[in-house]
Amino acid sequence: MAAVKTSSGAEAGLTALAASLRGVTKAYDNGVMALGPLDLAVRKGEFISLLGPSGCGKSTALRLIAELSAPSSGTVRVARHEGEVLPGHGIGFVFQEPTLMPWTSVRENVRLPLRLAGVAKAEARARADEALASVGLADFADAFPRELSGGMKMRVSLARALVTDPDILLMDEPFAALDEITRFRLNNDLLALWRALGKTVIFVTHSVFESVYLSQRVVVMTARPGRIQADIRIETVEPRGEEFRTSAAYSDYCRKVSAALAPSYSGQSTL
Ligand SMILES: Nc1ncnc2c1ncn2[C@@H]1O[C@H](COP(=O)(O)OP(=O)(O)OP(=O)(O)O)[C@@H](O)[C@H]1O
Repeated sequence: MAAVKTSSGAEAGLTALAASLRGVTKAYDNGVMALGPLDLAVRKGEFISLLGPSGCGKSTALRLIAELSAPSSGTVRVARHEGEVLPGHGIGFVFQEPTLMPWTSVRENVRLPLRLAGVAKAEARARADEALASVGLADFADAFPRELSGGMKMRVSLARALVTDPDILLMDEPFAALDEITRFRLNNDLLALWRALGKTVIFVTHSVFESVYLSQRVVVMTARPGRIQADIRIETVEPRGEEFRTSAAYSDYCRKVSAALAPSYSGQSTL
């Protein structure tokens, strides 16, 4: 029987936790055992990456946290902020594809979650503009998606996720389709936003280098059904920048994370 339980942080004993998964498994209707058992606790304000081989259940884990899907067993708890009533309200989701509506402006794309939540038009417009400014697109509110580069479209997608002021930002390989220079730039901008806004970020990536650069913790998952292979804390001077990316400490962490990932691709394939 599926068991999704959500409650206020205090009630759930999650004062310092943004999300916790205990003994969580997920089997899909077609019999695929995608995940678990998985135990994961994410502290408020933390930036963690989930890293693992294709098909190990990373997106499934995000969908469970976002309550878009229910676990087959175990419990998923997400701390709620005061006054929050709707499931998923405190969560922003950024997907690999920006999935923007091509027929309307950037501002209208960002305003969409507020429209769906019934926020008055003038307030929604002001909040959409504020979110666009936070991702460096203040001058593009009236542009159409076709006028933007891939990196700019991803910024719009990020603004749309931030516009509801969520506590937790779930990011599913958001920069995977971008060229490396754009990706580095967005990495830096995302870190600056994370520092400024204090959100909890759970970031899915296939890139060892990206996970180490961005995260306070890299959670390496096994091949399907995904479990935790290693939970590696990245300790370095903050704020991070190019100095970290080119440092010996960065290389050491990348080596450590790669070593933890090795069993998932050196064994028999489960794809
Ligand atoms: N709706 C679904 N119905 C059936 N099987 C599914 C469904 N969604 C995912 N799966 C299967 O569950 C497993 C885990 O999928 P998931 O997308 O969570 O993995 P992932 O680690 O995010 O993969 P990738 O890194 O390739 O995006 C895969 O074998 C996938 O085929």
